[in-house]
Amino acid sequence: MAIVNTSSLPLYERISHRNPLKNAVEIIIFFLLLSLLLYRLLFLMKNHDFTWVLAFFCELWFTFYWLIITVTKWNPVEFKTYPDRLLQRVGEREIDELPSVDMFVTTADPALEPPIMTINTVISLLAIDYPAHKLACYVSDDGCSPLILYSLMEASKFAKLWVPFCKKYNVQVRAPFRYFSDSNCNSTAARSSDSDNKSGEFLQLWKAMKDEYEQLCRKIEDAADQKSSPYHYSSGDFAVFSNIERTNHPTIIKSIWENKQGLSGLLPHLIYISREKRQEHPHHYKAGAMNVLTRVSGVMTNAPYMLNVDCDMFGNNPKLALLAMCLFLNPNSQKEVAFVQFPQVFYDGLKDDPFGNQLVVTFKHVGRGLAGLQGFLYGGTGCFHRRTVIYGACPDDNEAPRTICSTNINGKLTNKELLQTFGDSKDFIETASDALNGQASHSSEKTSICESIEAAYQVAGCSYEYGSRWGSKVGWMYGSTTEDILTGLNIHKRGWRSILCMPDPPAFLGCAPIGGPSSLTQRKRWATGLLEILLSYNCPIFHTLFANLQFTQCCGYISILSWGICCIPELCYAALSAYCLITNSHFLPKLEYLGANQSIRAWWNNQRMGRIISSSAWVFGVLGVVLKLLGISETVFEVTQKDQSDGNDDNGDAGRFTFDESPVFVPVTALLLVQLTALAMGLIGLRSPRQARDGEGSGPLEVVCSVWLVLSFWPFLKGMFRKGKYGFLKDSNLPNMLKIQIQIQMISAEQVATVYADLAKDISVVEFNPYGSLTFVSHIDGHFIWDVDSSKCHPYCDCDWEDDSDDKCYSSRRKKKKTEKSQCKPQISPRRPPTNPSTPLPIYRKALKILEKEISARTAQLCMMFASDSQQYTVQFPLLGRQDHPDLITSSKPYIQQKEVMPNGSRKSITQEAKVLNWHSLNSQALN
Ligand SMILES: O=c1ccn([C@@H]2O[C@H](COP(=O)(O)OP(=O)(O)O[C@H]3O[C@H](CO)[C@@H](O)[C@H](O)[C@H]3O)[C@@H](O)[C@H]2O)c(=O)[nH]1
Ligand SMILES: [Mn+2]
Repeated sequence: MAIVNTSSLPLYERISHRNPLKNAVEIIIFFLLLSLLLYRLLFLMKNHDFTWVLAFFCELWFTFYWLIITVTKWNPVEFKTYPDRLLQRVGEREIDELPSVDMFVTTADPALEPPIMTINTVISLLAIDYPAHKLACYVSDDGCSPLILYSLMEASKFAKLWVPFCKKYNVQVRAPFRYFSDSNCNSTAARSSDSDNKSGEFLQLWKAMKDEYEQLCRKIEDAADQKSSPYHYSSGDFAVFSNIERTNHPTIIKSIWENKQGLSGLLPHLIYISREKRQEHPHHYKAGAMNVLTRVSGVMTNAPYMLNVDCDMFGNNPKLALLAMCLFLNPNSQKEVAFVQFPQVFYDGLKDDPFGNQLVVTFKHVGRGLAGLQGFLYGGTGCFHRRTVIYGACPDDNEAPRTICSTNINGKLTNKELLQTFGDSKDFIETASDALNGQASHSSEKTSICESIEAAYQVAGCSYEYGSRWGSKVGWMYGSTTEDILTGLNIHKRGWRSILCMPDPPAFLGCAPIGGPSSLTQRKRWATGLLEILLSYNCPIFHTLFANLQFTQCCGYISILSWGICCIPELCYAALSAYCLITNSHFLPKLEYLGANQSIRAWWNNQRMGRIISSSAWVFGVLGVVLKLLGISETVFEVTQKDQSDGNDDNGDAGRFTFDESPVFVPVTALLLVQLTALAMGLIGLRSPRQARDGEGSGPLEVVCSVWLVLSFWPFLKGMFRKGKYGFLKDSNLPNMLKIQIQIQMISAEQVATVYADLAKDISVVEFNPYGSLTFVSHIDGHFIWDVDSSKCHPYCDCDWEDDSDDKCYSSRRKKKKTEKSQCKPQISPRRPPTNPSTPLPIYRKALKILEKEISARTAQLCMMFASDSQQYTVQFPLLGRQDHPDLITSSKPYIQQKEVMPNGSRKSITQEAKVLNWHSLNSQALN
């Protein structure tokens, strides 16, 4: 084509998004997957466990599937187009050089596909930025609905106003329903009124257009209501619709508008087609409709390019045809590019894609990956095809005819061959061989639509395809409910390439099914259609072996064609975990820690220490060696301090992290502060502008890493608020943290007190001690200890439990009981001393029941907290005495007793008052 050579600038650029780092990671993942499979095999050699065999086959499939997708995505590519360069080349005078395009819209059911949607699609196509006399729009109506015809007739009247309006004001969204929808009108109005002098006139016209469109909608709504039908079957255009059934009717073709003068400023041709349908003839759904459209357009306008759009996708970017032409009209593309596919993008998509049908990521990653191979798959809508390719031509027909194509379809076919291939229409064969010879018409002036109507009726008949190669070698392929993939595969197998064009704004916008059922129905149809292809002689593997489908492209096809098959391994794998849980078996390897009879907590502690050690001790280790190598200092053997444990060190102190002034703690603390700062900055949005070279900011995974580190460094974080050896703060009275905790505990102690208020008659003293027991006194029965761990009650004894653990005290007390009775006597002699400590006295049984329920958890918490501190704190609660025993009331306020071990081994006791909310009122309540 002349225009191609006039300028040196390319019309499009192929941008590779290949990322070697990502590829390297994928290779690693591949080896990990292989090692998992190997692990299974090795296990299976020893043990022929059924679950493991099943798991092996499922994982084999997952690995295979992962592999073919990874191969497909290996080298992503994007195509950037320059429509302005194309327009520059074409220039005003040479505008006739642009090839003509036949646009097809399919609709099948006026109830499921509202006519207003179809006409919006049609109107948006009629209004694209392309010379109108190079366009023709064919609408196929498989529903054979007079309503669609009527709507189209009305739409064409509206379009005569709308198209000039759009072109004059360079409206961006040319589907009127979208343009006038609330979300759009303001912005478009504002954008178009940039030219101030025009704004008044624009607004006036805008209002007029809106009125017109609303009228159009109303007319169609009224027409849909059959009682007030505006068309009469008895006469005129609609007479043919009288007494017809949807599945049994002759062909109906109406030329709604013909651009007779062939002027670039008028509307493109608009033709309505409802192909013949008879019950005994298969109509092949959309593929059948597309083939009729191909033939009818062949005899009428025979444009070298064909655009096909579903009725639910409107043209959203007025430059869409120019974009496609950029890709077709490059010198290389002439030989290679069979079709240009625009991605399916959906308008008003629900937030966060609840039905997973917006396919954004699929198009971005798998789409670009395929684009780097033979090209993206044909998606059935939003696609420009070369007519010759649809007619079965091969990419190198011009140079070496009859080499690859099994069909051998090119301009050199004999008349007989043409008849056998394309069917029995002289007119069509003529136009087809014109097209194959590269003489497809460049404008519509040659033939008039009306003159070719008779031929059109012939090729739209339902028996026309018998004895021809429509659906098997030429046109849209039959035999799958996903005719688009099958047709595209048939094109790729001949060695053609295709291009995925992803402009901004998107070329087409469609509506995705909303709701579960329609979404799943669509997926079911796709899975069926794709599997039909995979399991037929059209399987891409054969095309790679015996035709020109590239191996990597074949992987891409298989990954999509086997969507349905994935259900088998997925269902099996989904059943495995449940099966194993129920039968108490396993199909996954035991985690190392659990395998070694260690707890999950042990795993966490070890991983946490791993992080801490590597950012503290190892840093200094490396530093020491570096200093030694540099000859600055010598390494020293630091003797590990032996922390003496008395064997029953059960008070929780053992697990606590202790600190000192050593610099070894500095790096972790610094790292922790940095992480905290980063997280805080992320939280309050104080981050710097995007840094990475690919222009992407930080994501949730970075946050996860930071949080993970903060959790690992948790002891340090706690240490920052603690005093003494458990923290970085200077030791003083009570640590703040502890104060807070005590207050919290006190509040729960109020509840204890409430319980006691009920029991006040019998029990007077409650005392928590740091070894996990609760002491209380009854003036009836004496002084008893309730042991939280064993939930048992036993008499309180005199022995010094502060020096020893409770258990030890208890056992030693029992021992002592036999030997030195005087060492272990109840503080207050009980009236009924329990003979067997495990059978509590009735009153304590009652108290215990309530206590266990009410406070066991809290008591445990309290004791744990205290026991985990080297210093001992004892919280004393005031005695809740009765009026008849006033001597038992020793204090009205709770206090904390802090016992500290002095360097010389002696103990110092500090007593502090504890603040308690409402303690007094509670106390007095209890007393009353
Ligand atoms: O007998 C039929 C059936 C359907 N159609 C048309 O085919 C198009 C697609 O049908 P739709 O129900 O919208 O299917 P989707 O699942 O949304 O379509 C996707 O998947 C199909 C293949 O399964 C492709 O053909 C479509 O282009 C692609 O958008 C619509 O315009 C229909 O009017 C017909 O013309 N005749
Ligand atoms: Mn659809």
